[in-house]
Amino acid sequence: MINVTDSAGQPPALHVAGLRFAYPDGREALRGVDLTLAPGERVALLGPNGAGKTTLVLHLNGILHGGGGRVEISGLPVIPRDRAAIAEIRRRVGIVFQDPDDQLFMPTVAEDVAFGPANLGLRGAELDARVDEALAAVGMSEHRDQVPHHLSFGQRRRVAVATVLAMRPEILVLDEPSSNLDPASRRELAEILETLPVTLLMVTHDLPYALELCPRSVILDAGRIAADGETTSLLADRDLMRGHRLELPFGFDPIAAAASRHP
Ligand SMILES: Nc1ncnc2c1ncn2[C@@H]1O[C@H](COP(=O)(O)OP(=O)(O)OP(=O)(O)O)[C@@H](O)[C@H]1O
Repeated sequence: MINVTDSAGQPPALHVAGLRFAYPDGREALRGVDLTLAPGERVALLGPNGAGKTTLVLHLNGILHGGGGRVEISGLPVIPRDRAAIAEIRRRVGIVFQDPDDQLFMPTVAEDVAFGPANLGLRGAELDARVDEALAAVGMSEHRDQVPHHLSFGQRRRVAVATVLAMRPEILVLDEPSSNLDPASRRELAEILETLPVTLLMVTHDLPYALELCPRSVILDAGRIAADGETTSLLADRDLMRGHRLELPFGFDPIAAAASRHP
């Protein structure tokens, strides 16, 4: 046990220490990553293609492991050989993958959202309440009996978020949540994500979206944390951004955008 706590004695929502990982072909994807998230924080994980972002995310619930270092979720170590611990970790860490169709496979929206909690043993009214709560959180209650694949892409992404929320995770990890969304769907999803009572880690190449949602950002490059700080300051540092192949949209001014959001 690492025993990292805040002043109130509460463990961090996420604590990663010295995490290393190489794929079987020998490619080193993580070279000693340290990252701590406080409960309720919203943090963007930025970095160029191939930086190791997905590899890091796949360590948070034990899908990848074995390279060295430690991961703890609210003080509980992620130990892949301990099946009971991994079941609890997978309940605590909900990952929404980039393609919603990877997470939707049941005949109706409600059945997709019920799938996870039903696997936890929930039944009847308790299960229905979970489904209602998760669909309401993403504004999709009226679509509960629809076939997921008849929904728009933006609606399918929201249902994918609901399938994870139905597990009442402590940490919600989102891989490129704004990709392929039109401006209205993008804004609606941001409004939903902002109100969720979870710790949020968002992997994104959409820097304005990171600024909109996440007060803090972390830049991962070549398997190492290259910067960790206030999103506005990181995005405003042109040399830092250029040095890690991160590009703001033409004419986008992070300081002005942050000021207009929080005047
Ligand atoms: N299954 C795999 N086998 C071998 N190497 C891999 C595998 N998956 C990823 N890698 C390599 O590990 C490194 C990190 O990849 P990863 O997918 O974690 O990066 P990423 O930051 O998520 O990139 P992107 O922004 O493109 O999604 C890259 O060099 C990649 O080529």
